Amino acid sequence: MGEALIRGMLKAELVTAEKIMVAEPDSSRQQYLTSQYGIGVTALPGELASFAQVVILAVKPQIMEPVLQQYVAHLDESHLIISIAAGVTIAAMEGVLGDSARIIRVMPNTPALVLAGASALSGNRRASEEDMETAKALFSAVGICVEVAENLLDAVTGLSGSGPGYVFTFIEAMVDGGVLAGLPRPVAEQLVLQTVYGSARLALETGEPAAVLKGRVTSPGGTTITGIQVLEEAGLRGTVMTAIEAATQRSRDLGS
Ligand SMILES: NC(=O)C1=CN([C@@H]2O[C@H](COP(=O)(O)OP(=O)(O)OC[C@H]3O[C@@H](n4cnc5c(N)ncnc54)[C@H](OP(=O)(O)O)[C@@H]3O)[C@@H](O)[C@H]2O)C=CC1
Ligand SMILES: O=C(O)[C@@H]1CCC=N1
Repeated sequence: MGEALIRGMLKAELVTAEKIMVAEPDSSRQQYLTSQYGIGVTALPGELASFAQVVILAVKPQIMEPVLQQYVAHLDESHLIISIAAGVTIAAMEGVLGDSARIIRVMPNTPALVLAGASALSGNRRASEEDMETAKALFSAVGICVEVAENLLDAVTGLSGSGPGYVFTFIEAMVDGGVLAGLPRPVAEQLVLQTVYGSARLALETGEPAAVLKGRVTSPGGTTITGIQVLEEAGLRGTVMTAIEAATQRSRDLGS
């Protein structure tokens, strides 16, 4: 996800490559990042902290605490700390960095890579209005960005953070359905991707509720309502809701 943000921010021309430095312990990954993006790389927390005004933490939640311990001696109130880690609370980060740290949590998603991300953020009391605007500008450059209370970030993670995973699973299933109905897989893939993209655009650009837009597809006694009946009888809605609640709970568990 960290690399998606780098690519998105460069694509959005929000920052130039020389303004970005990545902390990457692996030398082969360092070479890749430098050659691919022309950005700075280092394995040294002190070098990164001296370079950066905004530090984006994008390691897995399971290792966030030891990674923060590597940086605690090098970070101070001059740094804005932004974490995209699922479940890792501001209090947990303040526990390592101290309660004078300026901390903002952001939950983005991978469509940030193509400047179509959905992010939500929440800051601690030390994060100034300017800090919040900085974080909003960073993540608005790669999609939409909304502010929520921190206790809602687990729900954001379960919904839109993980959401692309649900959508890609549905896309896979639709493509297989097209193949089952006799379409060549490449044709089915092309049709499904455009249908999902087009449907999302139709909803976004008309602002009409999904139920209304669905109503325009379901001809009486037609094919669509026949297919939807199968989905409803299989409990699609309840299953999707349960999946999002389970992912939300996993986010809470990662932070506990
Ligand atoms: N994937 C997604 O869709 C989203 C992920 N996130 C969050 O983003 C974070 C990263 O997730 P994801 O990208 O999936 O995980 P990845 O494992 O793909 O990325 C994490 C990266 O951090 C590197 N890393 C490990 N230790 C250090 C260190 N000490 N210093 C610098 N880099 C280090 C890892 O290197 P190595 O591989 O060598 O260990 C790896 O490249 C997580 O906190 C996740 O919750 C948030 C929103 C969406
Ligand atoms: O699956 C995960 O834990 C990460 C956080 C949200 C999306 N991917």
